[in-house]
Amino acid sequence: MLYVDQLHAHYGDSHVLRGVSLSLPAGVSTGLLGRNGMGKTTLIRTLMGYVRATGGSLRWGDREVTGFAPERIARLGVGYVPEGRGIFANLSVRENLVMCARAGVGGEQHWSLERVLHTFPRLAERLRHGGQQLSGGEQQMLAIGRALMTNPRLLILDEATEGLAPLVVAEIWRVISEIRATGIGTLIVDRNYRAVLAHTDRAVVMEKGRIVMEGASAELARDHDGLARWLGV
Ligand SMILES: Nc1ncnc2c1ncn2[C@@H]1O[C@H](COP(=O)(O)OP(=O)(O)OP(=O)(O)O)[C@@H](O)[C@H]1O
Repeated sequence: MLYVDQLHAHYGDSHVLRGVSLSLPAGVSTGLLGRNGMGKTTLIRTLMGYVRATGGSLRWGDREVTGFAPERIARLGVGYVPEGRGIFANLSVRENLVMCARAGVGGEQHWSLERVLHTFPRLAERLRHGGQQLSGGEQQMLAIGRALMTNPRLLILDEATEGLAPLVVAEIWRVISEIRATGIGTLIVDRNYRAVLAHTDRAVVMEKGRIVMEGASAELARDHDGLARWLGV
């Protein structure tokens, strides 16, 4: 589905992505691990078109999509839940969900408002609440629900559990499992590497803008030396 070949990105003189190659095939769940500041969010923002690639290419199926603006990337069928959530605080839960609704690229309408509310019962209870009245966990659920309303083929989650209470974190992982089971491909960044490896098919580890480890998540979970070396765990 989305193929990244030798991607480079800079912030001014700072060379942050240094030749990242990554395949995100349809229906596959991929974990993206790495210590703070290694370039995970920058990789995601470059895939989404928010950061300009200074080298390398992006391909969606057979189509070259390097340099596409975020709106065009989203319309290919990529849902993005950014770090910090980014919901509309002045709109109600319902409005946040409905304003993003659209059929998938192939006309799929799997994720209706009803289905999203079924997946997130807490949102169903707070449909008329404003975004600013929600707890952190509810805001995160709303951000994920909103991305699902676009019927994506690939869903990118950046630090979806950050700062949330353990019960809410468990709820978010439950939903991630449910999304995975529907066959949507995912790219997941989370500080809890164990949870990432338990909820993904494959994973990659970034170090200073490069991928230094990759493989089946179950195998990476057993590679204690590699994890100690690259994640410091
Ligand atoms: N807007 C920016 N301008 C300049 N430098 C930036 C910017 N955003 C990130 N950086 C730098 O780029 C590098 C990679 O940051 P990035 O946020 O991609 O890492 P990360 O792996 O996602 O880390 P974290 O888990 O802390 O978010 C870091 O050195 C960071 O300081």
